Amino acid sequence: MDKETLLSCRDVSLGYEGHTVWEHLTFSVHSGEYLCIVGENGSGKSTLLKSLLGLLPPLKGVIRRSEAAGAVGYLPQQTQAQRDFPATVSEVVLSGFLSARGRRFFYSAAEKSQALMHMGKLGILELKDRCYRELSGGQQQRVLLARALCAARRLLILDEPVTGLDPAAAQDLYRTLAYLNKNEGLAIVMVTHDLQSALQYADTVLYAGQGKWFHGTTAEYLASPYGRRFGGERT
Ligand SMILES: Nc1ncnc2c1ncn2[C@@H]1O[C@H](COP(=O)(O)OP(=O)(O)OP(=O)(O)O)[C@@H](O)[C@H]1O
Repeated sequence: MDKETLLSCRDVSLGYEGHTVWEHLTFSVHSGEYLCIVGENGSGKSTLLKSLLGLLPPLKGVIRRSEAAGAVGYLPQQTQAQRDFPATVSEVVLSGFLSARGRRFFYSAAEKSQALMHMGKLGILELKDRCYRELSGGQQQRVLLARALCAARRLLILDEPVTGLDPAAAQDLYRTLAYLNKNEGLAIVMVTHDLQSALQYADTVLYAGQGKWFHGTTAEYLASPYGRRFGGERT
């Protein structure tokens, strides 16, 4: 498999005015990679995602997204207001093309057919005319994933995608992500508190501690002091 670098951080410091959260952070995400970002509450995972998405400039260093990466698909944590969004499933999924649509008034036929294809792939085609806010949490996450797929070329970024889902729905979502990663070659960067599943599916782990971090393969993480402590409940 082609292992192009899609995203890289080189000696990056991240944080807010007067408050550095990450220091000397260096890691890359390659095509087809599945990276999980794990760590305690307040350790900086969301800060990192904001910076990877270009919403928060680094305090120091450079974050590069390669041209090959193209547009990123993003599945954010949902707020209550977003759960109540009064739109149909099709409208929510198609909104993944908003930035590609630019000033065009309508979505193209190709965009509409791609949206249908993504809904089919995620098993939500029969929900396409339903109101988004009337769906279950698991169905809503699939809709948001289909929306992210409309935007994504080669990279999906997900912020705690299984929060609020029951164990069966969470496992379904993980299997779908694994399918997209292995069969469609999408690189995945996922923040999660669900360490068991992260370790089951991830190729690489980025651990955020208070002022410390570790990046390596899943096996390297498990053998590290961070992995032995943080993943202790598995053994
Ligand atoms: N907008 C902000 N301005 C200043 N400090 C912030 C801001 N957002 C977060 N922080 C601080 O940055 C640190 C990291 O927060 P962040 O939300 O990135 O952690 P997290 O690992 O995502 O936490 P959680 O697991 O609870 O979601 C915390 O000390 C937090 O208080």
